[in-house]
Amino acid sequence: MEGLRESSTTANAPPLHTVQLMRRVPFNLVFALVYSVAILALFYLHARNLYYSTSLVSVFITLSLLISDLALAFMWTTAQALHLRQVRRKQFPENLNKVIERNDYPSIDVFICTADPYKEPPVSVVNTALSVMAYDYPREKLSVYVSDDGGSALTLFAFMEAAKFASHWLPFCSKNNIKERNPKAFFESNYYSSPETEIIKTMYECMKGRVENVVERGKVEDEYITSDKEREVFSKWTDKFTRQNHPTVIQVFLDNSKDKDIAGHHLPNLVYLSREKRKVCQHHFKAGALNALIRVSAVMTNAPIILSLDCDTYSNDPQTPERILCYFWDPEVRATCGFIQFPQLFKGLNKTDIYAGQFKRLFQIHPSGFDGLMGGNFYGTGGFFSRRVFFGTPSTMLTPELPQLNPYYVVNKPTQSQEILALAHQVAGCHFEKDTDWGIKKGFRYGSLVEDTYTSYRLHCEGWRSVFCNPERPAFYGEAPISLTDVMNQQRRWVVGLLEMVFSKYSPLTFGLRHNGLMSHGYSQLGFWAIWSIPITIYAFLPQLALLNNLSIFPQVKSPWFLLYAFIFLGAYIQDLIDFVLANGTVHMWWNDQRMWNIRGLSSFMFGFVEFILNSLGISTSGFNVTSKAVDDELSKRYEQGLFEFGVASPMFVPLVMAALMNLVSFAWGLSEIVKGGRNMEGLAIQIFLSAFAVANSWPVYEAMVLRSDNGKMPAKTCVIGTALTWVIYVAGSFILK
Ligand SMILES: O=c1ccn([C@@H]2O[C@H](COP(=O)(O)OP(=O)(O)O[C@H]3O[C@H](CO)[C@@H](O)[C@H](O)[C@H]3O)[C@@H](O)[C@H]2O)c(=O)[nH]1
Ligand SMILES: [Mn+2]
Repeated sequence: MEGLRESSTTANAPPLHTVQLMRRVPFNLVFALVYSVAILALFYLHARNLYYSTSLVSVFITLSLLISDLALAFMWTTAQALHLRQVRRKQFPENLNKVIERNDYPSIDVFICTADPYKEPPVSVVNTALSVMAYDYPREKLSVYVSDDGGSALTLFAFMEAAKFASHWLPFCSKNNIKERNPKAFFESNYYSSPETEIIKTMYECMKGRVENVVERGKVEDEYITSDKEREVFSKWTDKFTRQNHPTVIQVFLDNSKDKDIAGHHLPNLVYLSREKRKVCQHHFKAGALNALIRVSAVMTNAPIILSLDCDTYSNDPQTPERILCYFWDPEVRATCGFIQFPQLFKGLNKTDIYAGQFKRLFQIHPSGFDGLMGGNFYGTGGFFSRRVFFGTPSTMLTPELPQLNPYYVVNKPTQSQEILALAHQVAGCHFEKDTDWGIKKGFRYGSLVEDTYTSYRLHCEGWRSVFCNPERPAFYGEAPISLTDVMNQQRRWVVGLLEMVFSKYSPLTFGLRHNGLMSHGYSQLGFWAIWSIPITIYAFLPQLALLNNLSIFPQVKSPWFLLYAFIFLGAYIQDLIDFVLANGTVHMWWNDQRMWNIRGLSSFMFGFVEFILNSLGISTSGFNVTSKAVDDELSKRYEQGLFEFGVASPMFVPLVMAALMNLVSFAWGLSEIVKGGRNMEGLAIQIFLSAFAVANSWPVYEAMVLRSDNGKMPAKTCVIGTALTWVIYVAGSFILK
């Protein structure tokens, strides 16, 4: 099969990796064919209804259903591209020693981004850093760069402490062959307790206490500073230093050429960077931070491999770098492989994952579909890049502004030499990118709030391939938001970013199609998430309003068209369920997942859609609103119990209240008609079913509106506004539909 290599490397060497088409692919194909016939039949029905429409009302209703079904059909079609060549990969790191000596391993630069010490507690960022610093990899080949867009002395202090703790933690991990190298995760696990472990634990607790204390007080008090050298580090935080306006701060906390751990082994480099920020300069959020990291790391270490991590994504497997070498060490793969992405997996989700925070389709199911085409896309964190990918297409390399930024340049001066530090400051400066093609053709691409998806899309268009690597032991774990407001704000940001991608001049519908048809379908499936809000909203209100006015808008139960509707609905839902369960999901999680799909459609997708339109008209602008990773005990408790967290009034809750009420009323009305033996029951069956389905989905909303008294209940204001608006559309609907 073209494009799919059965195995790798030279003929006699043992394989480093394999790839296989999944067994379900032929079934997917057959089902897709049958289903497309059903979709065509449905459009025939709509066209016929439109043609025979006799009144304005029926034209309006048919058109609404037609538009909804067009949106659904479009999303279904694009999704098929991701069902056609789903693959499963395996790696054999155990064969690595037959083709490469440990001494010859390539260097790796790890990037960790953080942006706000209050939303992203520095202790957690430190834990993430420690987990990768402790990789089973030659330490002198490992560098960890932390980018702090919050420009916070608190975060800097945390890393000063981390550097000291690392010299105990790293040898402890390797000596005891520990798998959980994030200290927090380790001490929360079922570890074997020994005097040594208890000492390390006390050290960890001490470090954590100091960092938390500093964060709580909001400043680094003198008592925490132990030397003049340390004091000097903080001297940059003058009164004029603010988050949006400050010079570059670069601090090398550990230097792998000099610093040793308590067992006398090398420690990896640990570098803190807060790039220059000026109000007059655009900083491009995370994409800008990553590009600054690419340049600063180039000047200091220039490793050919880069791992990009969010501050909450810690390593769960110390062997991960060796696993990716199975690809990067394969010459055939290396020539065109731009990056290797691991799935985003999360710790701390509740039992049934009420907010569908796993995003199984996005992070686990679809990537294997992309992977059979050109490769999984980048998800912002847990991606290993070849440095070369940021400098042009596989065949033509773009020359950087300075020779030292060239991905093949060999750094020949010590990291902390004057010259290197001066150059690092220069490339981290906010004017450096002016009149260059950083963000346009080089590095992470600007112009979309989902810099990850957008960048990988552009790289795939350039001809780079990638790999989706999904080993049995998860390589990384991250955190998902646990309050509904956070969930929705995150989703809204994503939708705005995705729309920025699909309406750019590089849209997958135009530019993308010319470069790679099937991949572009996949990217459109992702990029057009927002349009789901159209059918979801129409199906949440229109059939119900019609039902309340005794107006049948779907086929009668006895009509053959009824079967078509049943097939389309059940077919989509059952296929989705099967995909979900095959990806290690449970039925209950799946139910919550489809509920969240509806909730997002009614709310965050819709708000994102509107926000994007307002941005395009120049009425507003969107920023990268960082998701909070701080824990609130009360909130965590409610989340553990599986309760939805509404709490603070938000306009995004209003459509949920409206849909919940509208469907409750229409369902109740439908039931009472059934009891009374109404005449038109056969014609209204689908509408009554839809109402019942929405009522079942709205359970958490009713619960939050009437049954709960805790702080996470639905705010009274939202209930009142939602009820009033439901009443308004009911009256308006009755007026029109009568
Ligand atoms: O100006 C900024 C804003 C954010 N970040 C960092 O970006 C990361 C992701 O931010 P988060 O608030 O956690 O966003 P999520 O929506 O959870 O992140 C997902 O979506 C983002 C795109 O919207 C990707 O960048 C992320 O990698 C991906 O995990 C965090 O480490 C932040 O510190 C910055 O460095 N600078
Ligand atoms: Mn995140």
